[in-house]
This record gives sequence, C-alpha cells and structure tokens, in this order.
Amino acid sequence: DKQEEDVLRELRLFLRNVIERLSLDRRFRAFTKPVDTEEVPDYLMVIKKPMDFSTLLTNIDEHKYHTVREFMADADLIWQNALEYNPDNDPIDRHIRHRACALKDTVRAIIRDELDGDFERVCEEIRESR
Ligand SMILES: COC(=O)[C@H](Cc1ccco1)c1ccncc1
Repeated sequence: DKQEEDVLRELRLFLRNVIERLSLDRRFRAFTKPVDTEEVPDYLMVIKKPMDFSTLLTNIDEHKYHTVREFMADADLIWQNALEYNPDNDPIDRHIRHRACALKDTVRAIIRDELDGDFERVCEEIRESR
C-alpha cells in the first residue's frame, strides 16, 4: 500500500546514500566495480558470489532489498570475498585485506549510527506480511 511503498522508498534512498559515501572513499576503490575476470581468470573458481558497490546499486534499483539485513548480507560479501581471495602473506594481499576490514567496520558504524531500529523493524514487518 502507499505507506509501505513510502517506507521501501526511504530504505532505497538510505542504502543508495550509504553506497555513495563508501564509493567516495579512495580506500575502497577496488570494491567499486566487479573484479575483472579477464584480468583474474581464476576469480570465479574461488569466489562463488562476487559483489561490489555497482552491483549493490543495481540491486537497490531493482527493488531487491526489502530490509537493511538483506542489503547487509550482500554488502558483507564484498569484504568477505576480498579476505578469501587475497589470503597471502605478501604486501598486496595484506593491503586489500586491511581495506576489506576497514570496509566491514565502516559499514557497521554507519548502520549503528544512522539506522533507526524502529525503521528496520517496520521493513521486516512489511517483508513478513508479503
Ligand atoms: C576486490 O578486489 C580484489 O579482490 C582484486 C583481486 C585481484 C588480484 C589480482 C587482480 O585483482 C584485488 C584488487 C586490488 N588489489 C588486490 C586485489
């Protein structure tokens, strides 16, 4: 109904704003677009569910996320995949892992500071009602 559509629209606006801010952070440049599987031919053998900021945005626009929890499940894939694919004890791998950990902490801090628990509960109620 109209009020429920207003809630889901506000959720999409909030999620787009979070991704916009993450995309401006130069530490997270490697997370903005899908890993290039021509440059990295074994990537899809290791990583079963690739994810990146541009794909999150497309998912939002396709109304894929009805709650912040659903969004977080995909957003977490970005840093989880980076830790999994780049495990080695060399400077390049350690660098992308530091950035992956910074991404994990940054997303959680934004959600903790800016998401109203009552708003997320309304989103979950709408999802359960459908
Ligand atoms: C999320 O990005 C990645 O996992 C790629 C993997 C990758 C390996 C070789 C080329 O790309 C990455 C990019 C930049 N610096 C480290 C690793």
